[in-house]
Amino acid sequence: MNSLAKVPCTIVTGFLGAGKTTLVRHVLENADRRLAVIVNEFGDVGIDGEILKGCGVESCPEDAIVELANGCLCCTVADDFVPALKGLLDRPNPPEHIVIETSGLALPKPLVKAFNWPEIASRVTVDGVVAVVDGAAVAAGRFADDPEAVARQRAEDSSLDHDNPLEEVFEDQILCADLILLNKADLMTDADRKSVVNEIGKVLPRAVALVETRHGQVPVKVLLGLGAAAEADLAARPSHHDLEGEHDHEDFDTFIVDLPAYASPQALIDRMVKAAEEHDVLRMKGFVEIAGKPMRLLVQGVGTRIQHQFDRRWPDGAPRRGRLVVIGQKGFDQTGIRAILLG
Ligand SMILES: Nc1nc2c(ncn2[C@@H]2O[C@H](COP(=O)(O)OP(=O)(O)OP(=O)(O)O)[C@@H](O)[C@H]2O)c(=O)[nH]1
Repeated sequence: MNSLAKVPCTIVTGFLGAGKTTLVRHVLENADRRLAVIVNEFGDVGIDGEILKGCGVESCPEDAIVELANGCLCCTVADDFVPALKGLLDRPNPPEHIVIETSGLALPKPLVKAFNWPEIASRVTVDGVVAVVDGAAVAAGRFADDPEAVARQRAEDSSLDHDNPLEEVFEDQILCADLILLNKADLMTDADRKSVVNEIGKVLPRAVALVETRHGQVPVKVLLGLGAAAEADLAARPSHHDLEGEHDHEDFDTFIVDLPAYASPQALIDRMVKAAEEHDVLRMKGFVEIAGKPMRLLVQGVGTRIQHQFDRRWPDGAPRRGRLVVIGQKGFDQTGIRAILLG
């Protein structure tokens, strides 16, 4: 590559649990160039970074993954993101392509804007913004406002677009995209598919390529090399937050539960399902000890759908610390959720 050429960066956006980490892992496993990943998450526990480091792919050394667990990328651009990017570019053997996985609650546009900062503007470009959509969740109406509630609210205050912060984040992510991955295709019926494509079409003011995926399985050459230079094309990417400036995630809450060892994976999963059924939980993920097992159990929930797998041995000599990050709508009942998980 020409040493003066800008390093292309792909921003992966998408709501909590849409499949971003799954996609990034797939890219790491199949990349044909030297990649680095910057990963950021809401919840400050570094689960996604751990999952990616656990991929064990030879072409993916652990130092290719940089974790920014300090809040949300879109709000901490100057303090965290720009220095992290410079750190990667200044390495003796810098990456040929950088993938940035944003937190599920982040808005991509402030991050795209950051590429115009003088410190990095001549060195990097946004090759493309890829929005991962949880097709099953959209089909189930999780991001849709209740039309009657919106009508009532509009009658009271015409400046309000939505009463649903989920929808706002979701739409901002779609509006910024160069490529949309309609993920979790395995969980969608044909009717779901039609309604989701229609839903996305209503939001988007311009034509954007849409590809259906299962577990983020898309050829890497489709994903990398879009050549969008999105930082020079901000006007085409409207945001609900263009007028308000920063958003501060005040619509969402997160907390961490320290978990004891459980007798079996099912013992924990039953509790997680109950917590998700009874409370406004959007996402749960963490590592847990199962009695008598040398490996840690990775558990992840999107709503009531919980997946688990033994992913790695616990580190030697360190305490086996089971922890679960729980993310939900503002004001959800943390005490109630803890009681279910620990009861
Ligand atoms: N059935 C199904 N499950 C999927 C698919 N893609 C991802 N998942 C599962 O969905 C859950 C969330 O996937 P992640 O890749 O962690 O999602 P994410 O967008 O990185 O989540 P956050 O970082 O928490 O926002 C995991 O349990 C995945 O295994 C898919 O295509 N089909």
